[in-house]
Amino acid sequence: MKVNLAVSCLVAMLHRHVFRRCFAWTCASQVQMPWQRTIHHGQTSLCLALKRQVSWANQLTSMTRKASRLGFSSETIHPSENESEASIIPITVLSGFLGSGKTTLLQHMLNNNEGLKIAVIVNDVASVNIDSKLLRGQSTAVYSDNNLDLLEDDSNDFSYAAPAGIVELQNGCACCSLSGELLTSVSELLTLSDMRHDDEKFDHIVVEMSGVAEPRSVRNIFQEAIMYDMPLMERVRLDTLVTVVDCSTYFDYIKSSRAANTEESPELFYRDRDERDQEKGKAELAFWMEPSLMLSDAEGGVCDLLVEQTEVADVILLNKIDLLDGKTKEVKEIVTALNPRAKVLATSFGQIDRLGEILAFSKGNGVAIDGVVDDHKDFVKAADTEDCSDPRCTNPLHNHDHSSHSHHDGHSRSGDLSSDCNHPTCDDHSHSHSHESKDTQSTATHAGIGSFVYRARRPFHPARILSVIQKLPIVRGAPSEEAHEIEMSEITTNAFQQVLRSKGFAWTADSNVKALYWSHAGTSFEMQCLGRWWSTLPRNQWPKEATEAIISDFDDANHEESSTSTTVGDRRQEIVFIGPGLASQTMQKSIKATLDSCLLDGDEWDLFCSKRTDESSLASCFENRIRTRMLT
Ligand SMILES: Nc1nc2c(ncn2[C@@H]2O[C@H](COP(=O)(O)OP(=O)(O)OP(=O)(O)O)[C@@H](O)[C@H]2O)c(=O)[nH]1
Repeated sequence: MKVNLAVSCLVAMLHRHVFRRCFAWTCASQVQMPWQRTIHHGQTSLCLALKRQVSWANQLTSMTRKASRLGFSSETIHPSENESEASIIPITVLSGFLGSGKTTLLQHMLNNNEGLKIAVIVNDVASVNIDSKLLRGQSTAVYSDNNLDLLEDDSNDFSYAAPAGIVELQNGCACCSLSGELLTSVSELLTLSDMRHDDEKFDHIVVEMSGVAEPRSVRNIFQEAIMYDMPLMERVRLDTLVTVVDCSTYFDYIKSSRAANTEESPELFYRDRDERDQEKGKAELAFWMEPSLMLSDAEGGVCDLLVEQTEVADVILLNKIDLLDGKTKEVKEIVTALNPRAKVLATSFGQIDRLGEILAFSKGNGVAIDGVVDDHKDFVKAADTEDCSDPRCTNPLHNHDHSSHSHHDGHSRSGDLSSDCNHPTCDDHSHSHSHESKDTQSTATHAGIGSFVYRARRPFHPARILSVIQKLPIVRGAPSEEAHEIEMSEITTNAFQQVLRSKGFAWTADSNVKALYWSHAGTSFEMQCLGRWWSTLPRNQWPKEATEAIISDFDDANHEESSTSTTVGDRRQEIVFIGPGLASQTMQKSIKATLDSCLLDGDEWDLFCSKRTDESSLASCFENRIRTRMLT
């Protein structure tokens, strides 16, 4: 077996450099692919996202569930090909902030491999890949350029199980500077697997990302590989995204205002002072240390990264529970509010019960095939189905089962505040029912994390909405100069300060065309431009398969873009707010009322309508100082 492996490795090594060159060339030649030109020419990236969905739908049989949600007809999906499906190697990506316990989890998985052949790719942003060394130290079956000597080394007394194969990606982040290398590494492992006997082939590939990696970018890498018909993607599938959370620091980091860079937070990047001093001298590190390369924008913070890692995951491991004094439920509450789709497991030292809780968990139906629009739709759906305590509410989407006493106003999901009930019809005498005072008291008394969706079909006045954005607990991303002040009560100001995460579609009056995406996480705010509203494009330019999904966002399915139209199509405010106490109707109402006051009033709307076909007029009438970034 060892001889086999050695031969495999040698051949794979020969392929390695050739393949890398070919792949680099392929990537370079794709820089000007038509879809990218489309974006440059003002088309919509939302359109791109949905085009991708169509492309994926035709290539991935497992997309049926998501595809139907997006309006794809079943005819557009090829029937499942079981034989080829069986030979596809599922990939699990482990993300999680620096030091959260990814390597520890991986070690646990290798030690308890249940007979599965697990190959691993380990990414470390530092020039020395410590994690791979840790894993490599357990293995005689190591594949690496400079460690072939280990292959025949019988003298190692290893107390751990070995990864079936290992490739290291170091000195950069696999989601950005080493993105090309990631697929190359997968391909190398595949070559290695192909050269093995049937019973030695890899069953799974696990990628341990660096602590500063953004899972959304990793997902994009694989989705683009599918879009470009890379043959590799017929053999592997990005299946499950796992995020490891360090429970003991999560609260502090998510509320922290610090940036994720080596200057402001050196302790996040270096294990000790020596390492920091050593790395500092190396010129090449300046490349990955650039915050703009590590995060999607130069203004990114630790909280953005943590929120993204939490949101884009099928499984979230609440690790290091041994360091918490029974506060696991609070962390779970916040994590569940940020990602209602994920399965949440509590672990200590990454000790999961079964590998099936992580490996191939999503069976091709997880967040790996989603895009930013799907992410948003899932959140809106989750917020819409929140348990509702309003006795007059007739929204059929809401859960009105008071008997569960789970999430409704005044009840903490953690159960810590189970005696504080402000449900007006509750007759449980064990509950405190000082309803009036509860909502008007400090919001800090509401430990429960709540979420709700703000919706409107009129544009925001840019100056007024800026003054509201400035009330969020943010320190970066919005202009700090004084905006038009709007009146706000103390309760409302407090309510905005409680918002931990807000995101969704936004429409500002400086444009009748631009579809904006509002994204606030912890202390950072960003407004991104998704592209055009679908309404602005003739229907024959819409992807046919996505028509139903697009129309579902219209205020009127028969909307026309005429100057006399009273409907607005898919232009809308659809923003999800998440934060402690936001299950409270009072909190929600005060936020809603304030946002309503930022919408154009009657006269402003008339002015907007008179100029709506002239973008430059709108931009000068309704000056917008909120910087927007093109979402690519
Ligand atoms: N107390 C405690 N310590 C843990 C737990 N899991 C991991 N650790 C420790 O936390 C430290 C970091 O763990 P790693 O597994 O290296 O974390 P990582 O996410 O791979 O770190 P990076 O590669 O730097 O991002 C190590 O000292 C682990 O022993 C846990 O559940 N409880």
